[in-house]
Amino acid sequence: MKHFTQFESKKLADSLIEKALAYKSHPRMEAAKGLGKKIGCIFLNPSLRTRASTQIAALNLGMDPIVMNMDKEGWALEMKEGAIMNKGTVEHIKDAAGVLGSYFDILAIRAFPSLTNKQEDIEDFIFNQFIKYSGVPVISLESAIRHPLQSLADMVTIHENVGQIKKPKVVLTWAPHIKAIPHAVANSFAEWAIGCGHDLTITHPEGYNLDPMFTQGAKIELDQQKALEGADFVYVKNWSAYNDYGKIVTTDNSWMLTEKHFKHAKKAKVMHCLPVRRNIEISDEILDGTRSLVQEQANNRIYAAQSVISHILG
Ligand SMILES: NCCC[C@H](NC(=O)CCC(=O)O)C(=O)O
Ligand SMILES: NC(=O)OP(=O)(O)O
Repeated sequence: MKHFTQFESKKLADSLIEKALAYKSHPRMEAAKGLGKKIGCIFLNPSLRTRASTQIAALNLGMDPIVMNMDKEGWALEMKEGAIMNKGTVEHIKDAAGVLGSYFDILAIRAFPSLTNKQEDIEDFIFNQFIKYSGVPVISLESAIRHPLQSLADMVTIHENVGQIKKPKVVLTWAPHIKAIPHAVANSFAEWAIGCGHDLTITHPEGYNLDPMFTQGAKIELDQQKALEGADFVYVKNWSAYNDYGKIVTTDNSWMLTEKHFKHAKKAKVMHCLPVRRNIEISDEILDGTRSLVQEQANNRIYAAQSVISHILG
């Protein structure tokens, strides 16, 4: 693994999960591994968890993290090859990424989708420009189509909570939202849950199917109540339409997860990557109750990132 951008294999996922759990028990057990090395965390979009947990992970390994909020503090980047730069953009991605590559041993990038240019988003164009021009290992901090550090933390969280269940029933359910939201978290969760061998059901209202590239191997059930029957883990997430790209095609508030939804899944645990819109996506009673794993997931982000950085350090 040179870059960390997506699920690669069950073998690699298992070893990353195992290492994450080891770091969780002993966060400073390899406190000198990254001494003298620098990781640049480049944000083109807001973040709380990814921003903090990735820095803590690097510090636990002795690395120096430097965070740049390029969307707010950097020069406006030009992405188009051959552009005549006589408008708002100041610096070409190939110049900026080349410089960053010369400053850092590892780059970590957050670049959300436009949700308007489908082709560019599904090619993960901006994220891949950093890979192309920086020349150093790149870690995804959430790209247009994937959020692998989140998914790794989610797999760690399932591993810790699965108990004796051999093949847990995992349900990824769409939830309402007030605005158009990316597909990255849902795509990645599906990719990792299937890759790790879980029994995945995806449920969403008509019109919200995800890119089939990520859902092959999952059951698709448009009746949310049926999908939730017998669930061990319920992962809640909003996403905008993929076919009618980036649009909100319906807002059915009955999809908000409440205690009523668990009649036939009494023991199910609830997951969400955060930030969550309370009482829009999930009710307070669920988030503040014993089903919720959201704080554990967020905590595991540190050790997922530490495991990945450590793997790239070699
Ligand atoms: N990194 C975790 C999720 C980031 C993003 N959420 C958001 O944009 C929420 C925005 C809001 O609630 O206004 C998403 O779902 O992909
Ligand atoms: N879950 C997650 O990635 O959170 P942030 O967007 O706050 O980093």
